Amino acid sequence: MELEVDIEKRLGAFCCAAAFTVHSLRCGVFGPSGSGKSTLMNLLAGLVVPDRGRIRLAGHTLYDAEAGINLPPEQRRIGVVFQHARLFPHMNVRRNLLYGWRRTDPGDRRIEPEALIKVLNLGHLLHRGVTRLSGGERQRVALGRTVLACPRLILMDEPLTGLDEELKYQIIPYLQRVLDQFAIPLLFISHSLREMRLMTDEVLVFHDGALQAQVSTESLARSDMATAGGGYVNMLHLGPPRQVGDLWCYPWGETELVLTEGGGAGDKFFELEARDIILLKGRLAAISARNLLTCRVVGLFGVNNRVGVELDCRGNRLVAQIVQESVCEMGLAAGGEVVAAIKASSFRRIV
Ligand SMILES: Nc1ncnc2c1ncn2[C@@H]1O[C@H](COP(=O)(O)OP(=O)(O)OP(=O)(O)O)[C@@H](O)[C@H]1O
Repeated sequence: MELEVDIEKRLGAFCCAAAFTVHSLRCGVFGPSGSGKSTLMNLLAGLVVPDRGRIRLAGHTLYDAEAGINLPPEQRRIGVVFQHARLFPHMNVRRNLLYGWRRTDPGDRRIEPEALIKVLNLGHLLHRGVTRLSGGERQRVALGRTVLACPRLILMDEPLTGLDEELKYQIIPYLQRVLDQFAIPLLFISHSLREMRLMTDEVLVFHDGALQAQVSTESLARSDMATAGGGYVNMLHLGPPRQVGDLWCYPWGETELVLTEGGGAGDKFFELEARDIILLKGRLAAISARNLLTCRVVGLFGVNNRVGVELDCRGNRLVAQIVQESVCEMGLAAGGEVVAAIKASSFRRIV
């Protein structure tokens, strides 16, 4: 996306001021409650008028105080997905989905309804009334309706908050597939670091109405985990596994990971705590850990009084967390080679 923002808005005692440019396709807006995330979204969507500044999206000026430009929400081509799916109750799934598409200029219709319906797995529900859908199905319809209006940008304001944990992580793969397949830029608001890591590459960090930092999601995760008690957590996106006895082998770049958890169709997301990775130099005669990965040390960084060791495992990244004493004893430094030993049971499935 190409989103250029330089705006200011005062709401009572609160002032939201932000100047930034976003190039990445998936950007997050992160910050504590009351930091101005929703205000920013309302300003971008045209629901609240800034006091000054300008907003440009994909080369189009949406707002420019000096030039007297202020496009109304319906002309901004920004789709908004809210926390609760706001569907038209008197229309069935198909009519809800096609609502925005029918109102979109035929020249701007980049997405075929049939392709999207397939990605969202809604084909069997098209004729059903939306009052007879589950929470997850309603969210998929709401997402589909927004996408079919072919927006230049989708804003999601805490779209997963309020869903139970299981439902939340069922929806994430659909969101990712839709955004990837149709290359739609996303601005994703959340105060969950885990959701940020699943959904974004870059993050705008807000505090007290002001933009505090614009950083990669990975560096946000590292700085957050450096101060939190638990330490660094690796997040792995793994493809369909094959079963070998009681264990499951997942392709992982040029190699495989062996896990105790498996089954079911589709891709899965797992968390692996960095402190559960043991680093070795040289081979042992035997070890119970099922994963022995030869890695190159990319770098070292501080995590909560421990050392994060960033590893390159044949093109895949992992972070192990060890104590400083081990770093010295093993002579760990960037460029060195180590073996990472991981138990098959150390991976925790989240999606
Ligand atoms: N119309 C308004 N008039 C006065 N103050 C407002 C108005 N709208 C929002 N605020 C204040 O602006 C601040 C930012 O609110 P906003 O909803 O943008 O925060 P947020 O980061 O989205 O919070 P949350 O994570 O809780 O949704 C809050 O202190 C809020 O009370």
